[in-house]
Amino acid sequence: MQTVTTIVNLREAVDELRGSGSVALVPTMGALHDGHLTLMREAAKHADHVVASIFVNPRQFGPNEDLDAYPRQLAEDSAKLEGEGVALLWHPGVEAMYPDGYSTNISVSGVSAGLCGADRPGHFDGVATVVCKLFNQVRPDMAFFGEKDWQQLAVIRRMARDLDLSFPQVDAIHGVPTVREADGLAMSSRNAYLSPEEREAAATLPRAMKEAIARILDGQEVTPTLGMLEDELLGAGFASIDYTELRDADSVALLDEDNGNARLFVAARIGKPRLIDNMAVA
Ligand SMILES: Nc1ncnc2c1ncn2[C@@H]1O[C@H](COP(=O)(O)OP(=O)(O)OP(=O)(O)O)[C@@H](O)[C@H]1O
Ligand SMILES: CC(C)(CO)[C@@H](O)C(=O)[O-]
Ligand code: BAL
Repeated sequence: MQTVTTIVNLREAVDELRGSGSVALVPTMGALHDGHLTLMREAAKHADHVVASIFVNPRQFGPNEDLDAYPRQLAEDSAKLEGEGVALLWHPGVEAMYPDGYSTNISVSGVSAGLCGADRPGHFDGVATVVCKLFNQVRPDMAFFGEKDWQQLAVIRRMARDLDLSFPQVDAIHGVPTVREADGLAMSSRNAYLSPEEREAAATLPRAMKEAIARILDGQEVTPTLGMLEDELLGAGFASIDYTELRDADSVALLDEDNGNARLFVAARIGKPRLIDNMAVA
């Protein structure tokens, strides 16, 4: 695997790959786990060459968030990517991504409102901006993102449509189902912040979400069911709930009852991290 840190070297390396087949991009912020590696494997099923990026993007972190503490472990990550047969790692520094005088922002309205957009003002502007740059830098044939960050995926798809970002196929932005630990907790780099007790309690999140979904499918009213879900999380040791909401899976618009295409979205804090999860109401 080749690692490049400048745009010039990236262009050269990608052009060479493109000469012998299709290219898939898998953007990440590093601290790679099996969720990320599943994205690499899915990408390899669809494309001849996989390009991964690792960039801890300052523009998507709020002023009181964990930008400085975010785990950075390039050597371990590189070994994992090598093991998956990734052809190229794009690992720019902040100055390569946002050189002096950088002034452009991409803001996607609608799907960015509510959920994580409400709790993390400016977060999705930062995500849309860096992903648009990554698309322009690598010019991949397709790209892969995790459904764990469902709203992020919706924002990226909206941006790609709105800005006519050219991909050879309309469905070139692939979503990959959430990869979970044995007890159901969605894998996330931030799970590393949990103490052993918090980690055990964190497994209540997917379990309680499944119970809430079963009640909704059983015909119970949504609002009291979500209230019970919140009580269960607080009872298990979660410190606070940012949201528990039912939304349309495609538009991410708020729903007050199951419409047949609903997803349950939850964000809650336990210990240092804020955990997110989402599941189909099906
Ligand atoms: N458990 C998972 N299953 C599937 N995809 C995932 C999972 N966790 C992360 N991803 C995807 O990997 C890509 C890179 O995510 P990122 O580097 O932010 O990892 P993360 O584990 O989500 O980290 P964080 O703790 O910051 O949320 C994103 O497309 C994200 O949706
Ligand atoms: C898509 C992404 C790599 C953009 O920085 C990030 O938001 C992430 O890791 O999900
Ligand atoms: N996985 C989404 C990146 C973030 O939380 O900033």
